[in-house]
Amino acid sequence: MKRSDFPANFIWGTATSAYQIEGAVSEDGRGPSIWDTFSHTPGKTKGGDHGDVACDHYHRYPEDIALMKELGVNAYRFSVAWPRILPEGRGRVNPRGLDFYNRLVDALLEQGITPWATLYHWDLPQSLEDQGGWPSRETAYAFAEYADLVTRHLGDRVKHWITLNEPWCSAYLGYHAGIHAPGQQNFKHSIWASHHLLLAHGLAVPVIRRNVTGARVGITLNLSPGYPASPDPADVAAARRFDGFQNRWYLDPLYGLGYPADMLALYGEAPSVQGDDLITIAAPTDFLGINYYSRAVVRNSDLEPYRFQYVRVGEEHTDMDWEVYPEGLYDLLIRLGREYRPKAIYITENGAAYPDAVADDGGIHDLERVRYFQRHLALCLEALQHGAPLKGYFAWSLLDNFEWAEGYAKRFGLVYVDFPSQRRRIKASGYWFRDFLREAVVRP
Ligand SMILES: N=[N+]=NCCCCNC(=O)[C@@H]1[C@H]2[C@H](O)[C@@H](O)[C@H](O)[C@@H](CO)[C@@H]12
Repeated sequence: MKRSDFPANFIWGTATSAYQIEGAVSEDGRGPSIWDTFSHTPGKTKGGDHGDVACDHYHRYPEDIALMKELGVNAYRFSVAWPRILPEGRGRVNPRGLDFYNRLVDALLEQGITPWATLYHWDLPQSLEDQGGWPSRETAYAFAEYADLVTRHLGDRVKHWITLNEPWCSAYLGYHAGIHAPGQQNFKHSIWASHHLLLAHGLAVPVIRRNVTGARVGITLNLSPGYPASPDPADVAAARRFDGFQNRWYLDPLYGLGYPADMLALYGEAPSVQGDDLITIAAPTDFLGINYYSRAVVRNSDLEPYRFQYVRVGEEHTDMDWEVYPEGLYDLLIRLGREYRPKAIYITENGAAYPDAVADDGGIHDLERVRYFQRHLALCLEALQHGAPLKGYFAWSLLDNFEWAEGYAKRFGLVYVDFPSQRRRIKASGYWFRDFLREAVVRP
């Protein structure tokens, strides 16, 4: 599998997010986010890690853009930190926050790298959480105001916009499982949060189109194909419930089908739908972003409210203990193409954590990660050849960074970061990606 097997206009990028790499959390007027609060709450993150400094990208972005250039990517997916732009979430604008993203975007364009901006990658301004957070409908309106402000300032240069990153994580991990910020464990709040996140997306789409000539707008979902642990009908039904919980709860409303009836019945909890919400949520988009990491294998369970249980399978797992299963990406792409028919699909994140270390020769020989990328890209190509509308791929991540509740212990980067010194070192996987991308360019 070579780069030249893919269409010549295929997008090749790397991805990051603001809270995971920027640091400078109290600099130039940035306000606190729920992840500042959560990561500084004892016991919430491994080793009490937080994003106060992270990769110091706020100051080192020129060096990081030079790394992207060296890797040969033609696009870069980053997120805008809402609390840098609107420190209280709404109202007072922080011009120095906007200035940072102006500098970042200008520096990317100068290097011929297309900026892809995610408006929300989990760093909700704390003051909005204090007023109810995503379980409150007001937060959806605040997001639309934020989207309006950012796209009015960057929309002349940034044409690719992702409204939300993984609303499932924000709603389920943040408000029901409680392992992500804000750390609530309230099923009803997680259902309301999921609705207001989707509503926020739907309200923002027309705003972005109004502000950005030639905008390409989409949303990024973390989707996992669910497989039954056995042919037992109870396990098959459990896999269908998992699919509703993880995938269809978001895909169906986004593609005009409303919330899945089987899940509404299972949950017995209706989202706080009002008026034309479902029409708003189904605003036509230009692409679907998919973050793919692994599949799920499940069996039946009486455990309420989801009534499935994960089953650990497979021979190969990453440092996150996620099964390496590239076939799941193929199955997902083919299904999405057939069942939801998005205009375009971009893999907005795919990658793996491994316990990287600097070898005696100074290199980082992350050959497992090289294999991970090779196998997943091969199946991307196969899905594309079988009709999936796949138009691009962003590797997660450019840099080792703050891996949420796992802190800095889990490394996903193509580039190794020695956090005490902030020294960057391209890993074997980064060099592999660079050579893969160079193939089509230097081809005689
Ligand atoms: N099996 N299993 N999975 C449990 C839940 C997986 C969902 N987590 C993600 O998709 C996050 C996504 C995020 O955008 C990024 O900010 C994170 O750094 C990466 C790596 O973690 C991924």
